[in-house]
Amino acid sequence: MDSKLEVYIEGLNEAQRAPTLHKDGALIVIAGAGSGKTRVLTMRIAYLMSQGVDAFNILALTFTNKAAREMKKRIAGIVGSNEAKNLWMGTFHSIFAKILRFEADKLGFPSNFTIYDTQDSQRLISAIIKEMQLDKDVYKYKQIQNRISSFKNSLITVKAYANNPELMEADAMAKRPRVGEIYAEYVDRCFKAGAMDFDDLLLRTNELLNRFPEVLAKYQNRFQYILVDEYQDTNHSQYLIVKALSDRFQNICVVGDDSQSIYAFRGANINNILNFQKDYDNVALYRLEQNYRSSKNIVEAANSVIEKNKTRLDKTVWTDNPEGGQIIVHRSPTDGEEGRYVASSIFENRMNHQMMNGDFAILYRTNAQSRAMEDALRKRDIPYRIYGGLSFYQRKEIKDVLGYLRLLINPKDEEALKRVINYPARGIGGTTIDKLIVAAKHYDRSIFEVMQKIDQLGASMNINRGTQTRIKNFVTMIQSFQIMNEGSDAFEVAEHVAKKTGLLQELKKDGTPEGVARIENIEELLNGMRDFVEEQKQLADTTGSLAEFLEDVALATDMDNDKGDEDRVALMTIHLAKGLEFPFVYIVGMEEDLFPSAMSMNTRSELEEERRLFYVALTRAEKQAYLTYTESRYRWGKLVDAEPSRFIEEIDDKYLDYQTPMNSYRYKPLVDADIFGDIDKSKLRLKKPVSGTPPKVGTPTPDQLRKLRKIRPTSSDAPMPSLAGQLEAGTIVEHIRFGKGIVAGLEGKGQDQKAEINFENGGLKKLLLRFAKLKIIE
Ligand SMILES: Nc1ncnc2c1ncn2[C@@H]1O[C@H](COP(=O)(O)OP(=O)(O)OP(=O)(O)O)[C@@H](O)[C@H]1O
Ligand SMILES: [Mg+2]
Repeated sequence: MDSKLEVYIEGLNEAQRAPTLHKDGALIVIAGAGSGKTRVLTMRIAYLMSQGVDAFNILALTFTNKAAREMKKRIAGIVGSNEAKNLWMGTFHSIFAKILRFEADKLGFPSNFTIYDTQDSQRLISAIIKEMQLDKDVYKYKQIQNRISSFKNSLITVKAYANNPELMEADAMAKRPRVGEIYAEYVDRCFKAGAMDFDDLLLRTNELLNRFPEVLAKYQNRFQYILVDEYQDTNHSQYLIVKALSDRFQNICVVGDDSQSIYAFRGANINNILNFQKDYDNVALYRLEQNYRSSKNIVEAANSVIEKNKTRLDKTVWTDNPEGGQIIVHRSPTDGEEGRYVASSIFENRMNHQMMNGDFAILYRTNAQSRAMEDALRKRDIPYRIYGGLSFYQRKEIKDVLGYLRLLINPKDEEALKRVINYPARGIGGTTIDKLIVAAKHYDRSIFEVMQKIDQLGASMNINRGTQTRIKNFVTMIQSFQIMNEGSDAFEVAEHVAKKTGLLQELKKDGTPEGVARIENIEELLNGMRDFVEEQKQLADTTGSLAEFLEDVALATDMDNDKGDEDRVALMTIHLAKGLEFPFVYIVGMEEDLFPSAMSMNTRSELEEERRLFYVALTRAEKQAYLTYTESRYRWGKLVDAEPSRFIEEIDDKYLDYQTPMNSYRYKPLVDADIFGDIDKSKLRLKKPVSGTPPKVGTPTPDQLRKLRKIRPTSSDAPMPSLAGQLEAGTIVEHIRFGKGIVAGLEGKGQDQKAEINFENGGLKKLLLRFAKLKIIE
C-alpha cells in the first residue's frame, strides 16, 4: 500500500478500518451520526484503487454533488488527481443523467435532452390544465405535479396508472378524475420537447436497464464496485437501479443510519436499509460506535432523544470528545426577539472563541422561518447565506439567459422557447404564441419546427407578414448561436448570447437599482461559467461545453452552488443539513406544531420521522448547540401562542441549560459556559504582549504572503503531530480553518501553551496549541 494511504488508514479506528479494507462482496455500515460513515466510504475508494481496482470501474452515489466533489478531491490527494479523474461520483440524478445522454436514442430521446426543473414541470402542468379547461382551484398544479412525481418514483407509468383502478378511484374520490389524462398529456409533451424532469432521470434509467439487457450488462460490467452514502434515504426507483447494477458483481457497499431517514415524505423507503441483508448474499454488517464530531453532552442528549423512537435498529454511539457545555435552551417573546438573540449570540461567540462566520449554522424546520433570522443578522452586519431558498439559478434574469442557452442546445425545449420568444419584446405576442402551440399539436411537431416553416405555414395560421418576418429573425438568431456553439466553450457562447439577444441592453435601459443588480447577477453567471470551463478541463478532462454546463446547472442542488470561498453563517432547513457539521448550531423555532410539524402528528410513524429530523439537527453540532423557541408566533397571518417543543422535554435535564425568560434581553455570553473546557477566560480578552519574542502584529508582510502561497495546501484529514517544542517564531503552520500562517510568538507552557499566529486568511490569532490542530509546514 502507498505510504500516504497507510497513514490515513492508520488514522481510522478499528471498527472503521474493517469495512474500509473489506474484500469483495456486499457490505453495509449502519452507524449513528458523526461516526465516520462518509469517511469510511472515501477511504474505501482510495483503498480499492490502491489494490488495483480501476477508477473507471467504481461508482459512488452521494447526497449532494458537492459532497461528491469533496470526496473526489480528498481521494485525489491520496492517489493522485489523474487517477481520481475517472471516478464516477455524484448524486443519483447527475450520474444517471449522464448515462441517459449516452443511451438516449434507445428511448427515443435526443442526447441533448433538456432537464426540466420543478418550475418548468409546474408551468407545463399549469398550461395543460388550462388547455383542458379544467377548474384550476380543483386541479391545483402544484398538487398535481406532486402526484405525478410520486407515480414516477414508484415506477407507475401512464399505462400502469390506467390499469390501476385503486389509483384512479383515489383521484376520482378527490374530485380530480382527470389526473390520468393530465399525466398522459404531460408525459407526451415532455417527450415531444425532448425533455426529462427530475423523476424521469430515475424512471427512464429503470426503463433503460429493464428493456435493454445489453445496456444493463454494459453498466454492470463497468461498475464493478458501487458505493452509496445516506442509503437510508433512497427511494424505490433508486433502490431498483442500485440493485440492477450491482447484481452481477455484488460488490456493493452502502452506509447509512436508519435514525437519520428523513425523506419518507418524498418516497424514501427506510426498508431499503432494513432489508439490505436479505437483498444480497453473504452480507457483511459493520457497526461504528465512536462519534468524532460532537461533545459528550451533544452525543448523549441526541441518544436520549432518538431512544424514544420505537422503530429503530439498536445502536450505540459514544464519544471520547470533551464534555462540552450543556445545550442552551432559550425562550423569546416573539420570533423577532428570537432572531436578535441568535444574532447577538453568534456575534459574542465569534468574538469570544475566535470563530469564523462559517462556523455557525442556523437550522429550521420550514423555510419561512429564515426571514426573522435574516433581519437580525443584517442588523448586526453578520454575513450569511441561505441555502434552499430561491437559488441563484432560479432568478428571473438568470433563467432568461439560460432559456436562450437551453433553446440553442435543444430547440424543441417548449418551456425555454415560451420563456424567451418575446423577451426582450420583439413583437411576437401571446396570440401568435397560442397559434404556434396549436399548429405544433396539429402537425405533431415542436413549436420551433413550426417556426422554421413559417413561410409556408404562416398564412394558414393567420399570422401576418410582419409577424412572420419577426419569427424568421428569431429562428435565424438561434441558429446563429448554434453555429457559434460548435467551436466555443460555454462561457464564450453565453457572453455572446447575453449581448446579442438584447438581454443586457434591456436591463441597462431599466436603470433602477434592481436592474443594476440583475446585470450583476448575469455577470456573476458568466464568471461562474468561466470557472466551470477551467475546472472542467482540470478535474474531469472535458472541454467545458455549454451542454455540460447546462447539465451541471440543471442538477445542482442548492448546496452545490456554494463555492465555499466566502465566510458566512449558514441558514438552511434541517433536511438540507444532512451530512454536514458546524461547531455552533442554533435550532430555532423549537415549538409544538412547528417542530414537530402540525402536519405530522397524525400517526406514530410521522412523529417518529420528525424525531429523526431533530436527531439529525442536533448531531450537526460539534461544540455547542442551542434550542430556541418563542412564546408567540405569527402563523397563517395570526399571532398564536406557542408551546415549547416536546423534543426539548425529551432531553434529560442534565444536558440542558435553561436560560430564564427575562434573560432574553440581557443574554449571557457563552464564554461562561466554557464550552471547550480549556479557555482561559481571564486571558482571552487581554491584549497584553506575549512573552518572549515580541509579537509581529498585523497581517503578514508581502514577502511572508508570497512564501505562504507557494506552499501547497494539504488535506485537513492528515493526522496532527504533537507540536510541543516544535514551534518558534517564524515557523510556518497550517490550521484547518484559518489556512496557512506564520508563528509570531509563544506564550505559556505545557498544556497551556498558546501561540500567536499571523494567518493568511484570518489575520492575527492567539490559539491554545492543545486544541488548535496545527500542522507544521516548514
Ligand atoms: N478516525 C477518525 N479520527 C478523527 N476524526 C474522524 C475519524 N473518523 C471520522 N472523523 C471525523 O468525524 C466527523 C464525522 O465523520 P463523518 O462525516 O464521516 O461521519 P458520518 O457518520 O458520515 O456522519 P453523518 O451521519 O452525519 O453523515 C468528520 O469531521 C470526520 O472527519
Ligand atoms: Mg455522512
